Amino acid sequence: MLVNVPQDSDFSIHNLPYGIFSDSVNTSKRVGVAIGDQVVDMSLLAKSGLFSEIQGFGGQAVECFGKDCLNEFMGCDRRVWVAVRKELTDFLQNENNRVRKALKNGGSEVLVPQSNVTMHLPAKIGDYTDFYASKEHATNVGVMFRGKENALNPNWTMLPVGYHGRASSVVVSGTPIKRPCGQRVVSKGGPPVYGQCMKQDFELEAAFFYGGKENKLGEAISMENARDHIFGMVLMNDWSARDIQAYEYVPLGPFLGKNFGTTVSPWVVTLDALEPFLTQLPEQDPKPMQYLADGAFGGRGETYDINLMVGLKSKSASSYTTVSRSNLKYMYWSIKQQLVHHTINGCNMRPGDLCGTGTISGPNDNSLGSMLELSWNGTRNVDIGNGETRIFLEDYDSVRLSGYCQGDGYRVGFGECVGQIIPATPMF
Ligand SMILES: O=C(O)/C=C/C(=O)CC(=O)CC(=O)O
Ligand SMILES: [Ca+2]
Ligand SMILES: [Mg+2]
Repeated sequence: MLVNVPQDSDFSIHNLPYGIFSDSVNTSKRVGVAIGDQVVDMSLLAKSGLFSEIQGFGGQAVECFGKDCLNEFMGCDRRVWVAVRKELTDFLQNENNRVRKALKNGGSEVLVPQSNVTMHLPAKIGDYTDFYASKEHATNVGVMFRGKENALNPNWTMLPVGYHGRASSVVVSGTPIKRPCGQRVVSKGGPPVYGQCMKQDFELEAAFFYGGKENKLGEAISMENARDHIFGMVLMNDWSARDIQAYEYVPLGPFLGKNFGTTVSPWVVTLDALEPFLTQLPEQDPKPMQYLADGAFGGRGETYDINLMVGLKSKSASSYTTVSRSNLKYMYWSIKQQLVHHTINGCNMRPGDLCGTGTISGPNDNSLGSMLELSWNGTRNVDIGNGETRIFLEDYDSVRLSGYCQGDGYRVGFGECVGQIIPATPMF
């Protein structure tokens, strides 16, 4: 192996996630792949001719991996993603690889230490959608916002409920998030007043990037083809202002309580890397309509076994304290079902479009994906270590999402999705 990878590294040879990076020597943004504690500069590898023999891609590889976003590569056929992965794996593993042998320093010249790079948003996100696919989360929020009787709407088990989010405010891990201001009710039943959010929250989510050819406006994507149209996944924090959200959401759903910032992790883990971690979906009752039915796992449908963690750190703390452990496999609706449903009316998707899974809450008190649920809308304290507790986030609190699939002696991980809350700047 060109790079030594410890067993607990997120970035094993089985992973090879894509991102956009720059460094102090070469400040232009370009495509990289994470391996151990290094980044493979894909633009240099393309120039060395590693991908030149891939049919339908060789001619554009240099340009594609020199881009400041992954959209062009995401827009390639899945066949190309598989071929590139195969060439890269051979380059890293095989010291007799023709390109590696031709390089002066045995290939090490295409590596940049991760500690020296700046990561950027992986794609130019044209559109961003967020789903609401965890039954536990939807029930919990429903109980708190609408009462026990009306917690889950009847439509919830018939289709993956979602809303259109705001693409312009999706930012990469590490970007500070300013506490928003807006209208919220401070005394029950009273009028709304303007001011800074008093119920600042995070949401533990994963998200997928659309890939492959754009479906034409008016043409649905079938369950059979869904796999070929998901390039890969990231972790996502859908920062939420619960007081602003609770007042504004009737009847059209989330708006300013959500669109002030959404953080994604920089490394896009491909579905090919996640393949060994496929597992069956929880039972869906009632059976979904035919267009949403996924034949995998004897008709149960498929999802991925991805361990997820949320860490919190206050301004004075020196390390993160884990406040939640969840798993993508708890989600009721799969990402394939989300994509298929998104296009059933003919809505066209474009490479680089981002779809959040919705908050990933699990079945117990330690697997809840938001402060709203962990503190039960401010009625119980959450221990965040360092002798401190929280009900919602305070200024300078940092939130770190992390996640990985555990293989036999290796990991396929996502790295981190981090953000710190900075103080609001009220207008008056
Ligand atoms: O009104 C509600 O029930 C709540 C809506 C949301 O919080 C939307 C959302 O972000 C869904 C999710 O992340 O699961
Ligand atoms: Ca959300
Ligand atoms: Mg958001």
